[in-house]
Amino acid sequence: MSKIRVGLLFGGRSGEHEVSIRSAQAIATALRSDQNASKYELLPVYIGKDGVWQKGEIAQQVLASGEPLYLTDEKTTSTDLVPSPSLLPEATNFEEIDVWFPILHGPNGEDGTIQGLLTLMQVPFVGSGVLGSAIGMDKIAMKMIFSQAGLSQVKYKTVKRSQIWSNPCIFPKLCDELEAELGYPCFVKPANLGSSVGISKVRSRAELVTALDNAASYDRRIIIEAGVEARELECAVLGNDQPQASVVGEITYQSDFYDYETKYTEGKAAWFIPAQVSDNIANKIKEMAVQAFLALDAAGLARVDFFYVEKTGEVLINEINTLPGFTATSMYPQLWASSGISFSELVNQLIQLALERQPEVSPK
Ligand SMILES: Nc1ncnc2c1ncn2[C@@H]1O[C@H](COP(=O)(O)OP(=O)(O)OP(=O)(O)O)[C@@H](O)[C@H]1O
Ligand SMILES: C[C@@H](N)C(=O)O
Ligand SMILES: [Mg+2]
Ligand SMILES: [Mg+2]
Repeated sequence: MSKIRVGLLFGGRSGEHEVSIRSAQAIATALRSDQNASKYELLPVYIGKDGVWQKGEIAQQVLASGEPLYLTDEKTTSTDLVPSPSLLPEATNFEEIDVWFPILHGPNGEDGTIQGLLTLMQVPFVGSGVLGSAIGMDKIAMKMIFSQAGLSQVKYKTVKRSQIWSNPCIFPKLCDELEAELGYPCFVKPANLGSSVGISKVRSRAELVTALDNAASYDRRIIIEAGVEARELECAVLGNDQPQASVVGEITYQSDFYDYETKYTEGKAAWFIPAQVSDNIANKIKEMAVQAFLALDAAGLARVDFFYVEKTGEVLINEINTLPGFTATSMYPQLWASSGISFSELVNQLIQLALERQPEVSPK
């Protein structure tokens, strides 16, 4: 029997490019190990920070080294679009791949763009489709859907880049409103990013001004949330129309918040799986995680992040990540390992879920 050819798509035009390379390395190892090696053939495809797709030796080299490849001018790493008719040149022959495994984090990959391309190409792929990916990526749209689904969350306000950059008269008024409605500390976030890139915890007007300017450099949509003092709990979801929730895990750290450095520097954060919470809280989180997944019409996988305010007993949903970090030590695979599914079996199940999934809309 011939092997299933898996196109592992990684890198991407995103502030989470480096994280994607690390996730792809772990998935590549899983595809080459255990029973997966006899079932799947790995075809890595790397998307550089310039947006150009590379397969073959170049993609293998990035996977092996773990280092991004700079083929063109570094200024193309900015979020400005660089029109190019040849982003997918001879690099990708879609017919040579049976199923795609996009492990791109952040914009231009986790946000429905790649999912739209693959849908148009009529090829199966791991993870959510256009709708779930786009809503899951945009924290403003996500919160509106969560609210509609009756899921409790922190108070928030939204702002556009243009309100910050091109309207100096309105800006102080905007800050007054944010302070009055959300208070300090609050969190300023680009709406479409992950790994805490562009996020600031702010405690004063001066910090608020700097944080808004910083977030606006990443995204034209910005969200500002009231800060909560809470335990951070996460739950993994796996499946298509009947998704299952994993055990719940907890993250602890010494830093001010769970920022990029804390996330990706060994020893800076500690995880407890399963989290030491009552069955009641764990069950509530599992239920809310599945509800969030279904509300977005997510598919395949997602990790849902929560705040547990112990003194009031409140559970607040923070966000859903439709392509969560996937290194061997990432929370998503670890939650499943503790729930009885090994890393390599998890990769196998995700590919099978992609192959089983029906096309979103069928022509009559
Ligand atoms: N409203 C809030 N109150 C308290 N802490 C917060 C709040 N929002 C964010 N944080 C802190 O910032 C971290 C990152 O926030 P969030 O999960 O929204 O960002 P992200 O970039 O999408 O992260 P991920 O890597 O999980 O995709 C949280 O884990 C938490 O430590
Ligand atoms: C990759 C990062 N956005 C995560 O959710 O783990
Ligand atoms: Mg996120
Ligand atoms: Mg998060």
